[in-house]
Amino acid sequence: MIPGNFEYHAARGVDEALQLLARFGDEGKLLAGGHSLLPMMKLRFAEPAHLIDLNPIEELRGVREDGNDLLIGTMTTETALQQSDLVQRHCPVLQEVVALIADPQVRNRGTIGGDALHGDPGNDHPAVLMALDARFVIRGPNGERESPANGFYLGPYLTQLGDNELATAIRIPKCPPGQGYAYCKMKRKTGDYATAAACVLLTLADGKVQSARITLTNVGPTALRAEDAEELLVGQALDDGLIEQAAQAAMSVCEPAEDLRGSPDYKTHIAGEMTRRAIRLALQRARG
Ligand SMILES: Cc1cc2nc3c(=O)[nH]c(=O)nc-3n(C[C@H](O)[C@H](O)[C@H](O)COP(=O)(O)OP(=O)(O)OC[C@H]3O[C@@H](n4cnc5c(N)ncnc54)[C@H](O)[C@@H]3O)c2cc1C
Repeated sequence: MIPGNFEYHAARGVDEALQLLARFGDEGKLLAGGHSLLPMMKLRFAEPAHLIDLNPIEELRGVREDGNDLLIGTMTTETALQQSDLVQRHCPVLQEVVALIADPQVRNRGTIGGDALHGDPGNDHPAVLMALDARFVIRGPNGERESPANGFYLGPYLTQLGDNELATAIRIPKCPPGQGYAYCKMKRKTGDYATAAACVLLTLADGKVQSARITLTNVGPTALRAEDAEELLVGQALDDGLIEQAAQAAMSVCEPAEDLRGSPDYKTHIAGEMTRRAIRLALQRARG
């Protein structure tokens, strides 16, 4: 459980971090909170020769408003998100998910960027950012670009982020007033990753569902969006039968792998139950 040898580089700005990435190529790795990267290095699943620490770069931290969006620096810790009035006001589902991630020690160091960019299908932020229509603000040798969270995840630990790029911020449209939200997560114990989890966002008009988003954590090679389940709900007044149909549709997109958390059948079953619970809770909140 001891990592291989590496050289440590404290980046003083985004430009310097990009220069170091370009210089070290495959041998360089960005360091955020270290709570995913360092365990992988201890297990020798990752053996970077150079660690480029983003912690000194203050401009990568914090939450601010930018028109109709929240702009969250990638180095913002989970604890800072929990304590942010802006997040509470404009994106409460983010605080719901953060409270279910790991434990206070991990949340004090772990960052939203590290969690969302790692590409671990067990991490909780990707599904929520997909439901929120978030976009990653990415800097690289060719300047700045934005990449939507939907479509960003290609496979386990594989994303649309290029080797010489880093993400500076996450842009999240402010949630509309009255939007119902829920993140329901089943875990074996506090501090564990999800056996399965579901994020639901919905708005109502005249008692019927106007818009719906349903995404799932840890039941596939990436976070998953259950579009058929969403379509079933839109334009309808929700009842138990419809909620059951949506849960079944969400289960049909699951393709979990067997591991210590259970068999594929069990995890799929749990994803269905998390979807039912999240729809009911989001509906209750949307009704006010
Ligand atoms: C005991 C334990 C329990 C946990 N439980 C959960 C859980 O229930 N749910 C959950 O979601 N997570 C969980 N985690 C993971 C935790 O949330 C990590 O902190 C998180 O996955 C990574 O964030 P980090 O800031 O520590 O990133 P790091 O570990 O430093 O980096 C992770 C990866 O992201 C890359 N990266 C980081 N920042 C950038 C950037 N700005 N641009 C480009 N690439 C970047 C790094 O190069 C690295 O590849 C747990 C971790 C531990 C140790």
